[in-house]
Amino acid sequence: QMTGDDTERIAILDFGAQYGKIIDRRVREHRVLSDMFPLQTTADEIMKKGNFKGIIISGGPNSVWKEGAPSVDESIFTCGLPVLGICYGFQLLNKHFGGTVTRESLRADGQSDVEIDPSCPLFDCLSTSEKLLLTHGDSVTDATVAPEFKVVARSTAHVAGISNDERRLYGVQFHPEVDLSVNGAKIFDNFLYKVCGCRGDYSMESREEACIAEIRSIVGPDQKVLVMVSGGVDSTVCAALLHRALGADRVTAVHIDNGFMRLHESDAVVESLNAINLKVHHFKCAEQFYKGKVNGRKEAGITLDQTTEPEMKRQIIGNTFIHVKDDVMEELKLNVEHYFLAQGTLRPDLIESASSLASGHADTIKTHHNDTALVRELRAKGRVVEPLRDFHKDEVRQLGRDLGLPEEIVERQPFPGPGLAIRILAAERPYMCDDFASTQTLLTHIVRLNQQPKDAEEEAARATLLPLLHGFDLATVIPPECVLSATLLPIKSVGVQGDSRSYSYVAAISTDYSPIPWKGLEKLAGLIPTLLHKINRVTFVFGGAVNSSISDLTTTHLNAQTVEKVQRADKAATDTLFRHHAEDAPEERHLPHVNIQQMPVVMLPVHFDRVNGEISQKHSFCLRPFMTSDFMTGTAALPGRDIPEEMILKMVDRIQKAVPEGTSRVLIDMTSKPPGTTEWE
Ligand SMILES: Nc1ncnc2c1ncn2[C@@H]1O[C@H](COP(=O)(O)OP(=O)(O)OP(=O)(O)O)[C@@H](O)[C@H]1O
Ligand SMILES: O=c1[nH]c(=O)c2[nH+]cn([C@@H]3O[C@H](COP(=O)(O)O)[C@@H](O)[C@H]3O)c2[nH]1
Ligand SMILES: NC(=O)CC[C@H](N)C(=O)O
Ligand SMILES: [Mg+2]
Repeated sequence: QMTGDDTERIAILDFGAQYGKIIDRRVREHRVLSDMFPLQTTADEIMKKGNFKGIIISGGPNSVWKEGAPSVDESIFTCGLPVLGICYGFQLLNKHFGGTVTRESLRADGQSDVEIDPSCPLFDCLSTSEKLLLTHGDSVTDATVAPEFKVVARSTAHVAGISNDERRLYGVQFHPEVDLSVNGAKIFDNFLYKVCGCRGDYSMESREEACIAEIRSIVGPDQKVLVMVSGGVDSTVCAALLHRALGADRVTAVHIDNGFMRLHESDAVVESLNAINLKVHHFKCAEQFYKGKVNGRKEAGITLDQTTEPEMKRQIIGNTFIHVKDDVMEELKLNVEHYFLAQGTLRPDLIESASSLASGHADTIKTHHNDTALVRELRAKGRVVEPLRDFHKDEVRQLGRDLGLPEEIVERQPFPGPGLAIRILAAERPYMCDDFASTQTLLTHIVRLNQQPKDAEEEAARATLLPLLHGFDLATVIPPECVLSATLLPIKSVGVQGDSRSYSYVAAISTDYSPIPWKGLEKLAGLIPTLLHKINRVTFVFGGAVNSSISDLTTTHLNAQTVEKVQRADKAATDTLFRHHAEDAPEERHLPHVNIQQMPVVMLPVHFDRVNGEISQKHSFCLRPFMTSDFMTGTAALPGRDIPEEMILKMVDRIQKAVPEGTSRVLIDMTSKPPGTTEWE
């Protein structure tokens, strides 16, 4: 990478952001080369390595006000190069120049309207209000901006941008690098060309050629690869690249049915890959996965079908993949010495798993099955080939098209390696901390803000909440006739907030009112996690108001019975999305596809509407129609706007029919990423 030539470059100081590698991608897309450096690198060290024109400081999971929080070397701010601090980087800049950063009662996670000052060179050609992504719990306010800095952007409650034009120092609280920041690319363009004075002399080499060259350089002429294929885009593109680089004779492809695939999925996958001349060996290993264990932890004796903890599930599944791979090699009589393991690992997999390949300081959001301890061991031995590890999903699809793969494979929706295992929330006991009751009470007050207060308690709650809403009136989006109920569910789901993992309560809103006020619910889904920091996901429950609270759960484990149940629900909903459902009329099948990038169907151990004393036995299912381009950020698809409401209602009905014996209610997830993630675990 470091060539010492005079190609202009941007240095990125990596503080462990989820989006650090997206910053690097955006800079390259603007024809400027970028290099990532560890956070404490000095200006001298950077400048010795090439013709650097500017420095970008990334976000990160830490808080600058905490003792021992990571910081930059002072020289970064005094060396004369322009600096753009993003999120944590902005907070560092503000603190360094004498401002302060504090934890405020309002956090922000999601796309927001940010008021900006277009006279700032960073914001040239933008409007005075832009939709940008915020995700932070620590904030700067007017009173805490560093002297000598001007406020150039504001979100509802906080300062969102500061500048010192003379020193060419800029800080933004939002993330211009992600898709949910609508004109974010323009901000990079301004920083690179208007602030740093770049010329744009870098051009992206053909990524296909680079991948092929890399594969050939790792896999010597007398060596071969075993490639793991799931039927998804990434592994199919990976296998196609390997064929091109090494020839079919040196590539053995294996598909593993881990017991958590969709209904009949594995057979369909193998058939479709054989149809494009990718010969695949098919292994059925469900039992081995159900009984898999995690190595080297205190819970070492616990099998997958006994665990309820998402990270444990992920570790066990990932490690079992590697054990199964060893068995497969024995069975196929492949000599381990001559074989490399190839996987379709992408950037987000490594970022979310906090792999050192992606960043040195990121928080583990979720360990992807292809980046567990055993995989890391193999990588350290140099035995793994992952040509797509610097790609995002949209880039893989493009490469797949360049390689001539059929559109139905290139456009296939992703399905996670651990599959339905992370869509069944296993449970033994309800999750109810000391804050459960108070969170439930506040939640109810929030969803009732469109009503007149009924008593002194509601009056008092309103008085505390209203100032935090900065003039927003819920009654403008939810009519006062519509009375909402809100139930705090005693379960946890994984989220990503301020670059950290969260694992918190889920809120469930319901009503007897019709029509369902979707836009208002979307607003509430954005609002609730900013006020109630222990809630990272907001859902709506179909079927009328939920009137009693949920204090116990349906005991649930990963096994053939639960998998079979979620398979039926998943098929009912997915077939409806793709208009393949047996009940769909022929004319409906020709309607255009709905633009949804993924729709997990999640099984919850929650049984609503029980009569007194009845034991909890049923499950509920949550639809998660999701819109994104690179899966690092995204939004929930809103019925009536992004997906036809009647299609969703059909899914609800069909799930109830597909699992008649065990469905309590069907829900829809209204949470964006952040604060939620696409999958629940
Ligand atoms: N059932 C499986 N059998 C064999 N390999 C698998 C299986 N599931 C996942 N893998 C391996 O793990 C990698 C990562 O999985 P991931 O789901 O991210 O990618 P994918 O399945 O290829 O594409 P997509 O994201 O579109 O589903 C795959 O590329 C593949 O190498
Ligand atoms: O191969 C995978 N192995 C995994 O362990 C895994 N976990 C999540 N995903 C998929 O990654 C994308 C982003 O997911 P999240 O928003 O839930 O983090 C979504 O497309 C998820 O389905 C996985 N894929
Ligand atoms: N994304 C970030 O950089 C977040 C910074 C800090 N952890 C916060 O929550 O404010
Ligand atoms: Mg997959």
